[in-house]
Amino acid sequence: MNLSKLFEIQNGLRNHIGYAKEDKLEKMFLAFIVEVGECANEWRGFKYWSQNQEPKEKLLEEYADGFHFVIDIGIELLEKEEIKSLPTFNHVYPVKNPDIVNQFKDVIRSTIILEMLQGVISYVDDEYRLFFQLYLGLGEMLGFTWDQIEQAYLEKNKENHERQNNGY
Ligand SMILES: O=c1ccn([C@H]2C[C@H](O)[C@@H](COP(=O)(O)OP(=O)(O)OP(=O)(O)O)O2)c(=O)[nH]1
Repeated sequence: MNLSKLFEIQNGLRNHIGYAKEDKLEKMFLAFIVEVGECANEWRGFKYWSQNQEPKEKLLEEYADGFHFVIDIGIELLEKEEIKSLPTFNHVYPVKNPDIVNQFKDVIRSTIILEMLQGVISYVDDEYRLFFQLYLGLGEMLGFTWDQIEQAYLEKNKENHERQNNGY
């Protein structure tokens, strides 16, 4: 599946949720950072105080939650004309640090930079692309293949639609 298809699927969920107030993007950035924290918590590899640093079974699901917001932030930025186009496979590839601890922090740093710069400089396409690529890189570093990520994303997307139908 290509990225355009994923953006299309996410747009379906976006319409289903249907939240359009002005504070949406600022809430979405926080929601994404929370998901990154949940993902790190499932990974456990930074818990130097614990004997158990093995990832827990919900790691991929948490990663997929974050991936929803990565895509959704792109759609939002496009609608607000903060970016000119969404990334495609032609110019997106995973960007990785040597270690996972710093990858998590780079993802968070790039989120904060993206939020700070949107609305201030004309277009944030480069910043959004790097943010996207760092998140893809994180997925690879956590040991997931693109197929696994896509599958987990689609499963959670379906559950998110069901939650909306059930008045979550
Ligand atoms: O505008 C939005 C809002 C939410 N989501 C998705 C992302 C994620 O897959 C889910 C929200 O995360 P989660 O399932 O962790 O929600 P929660 O309400 O924090 O769940 P829980 O109470 O189970 O922790 O909804 C979007 O894609 N776009």
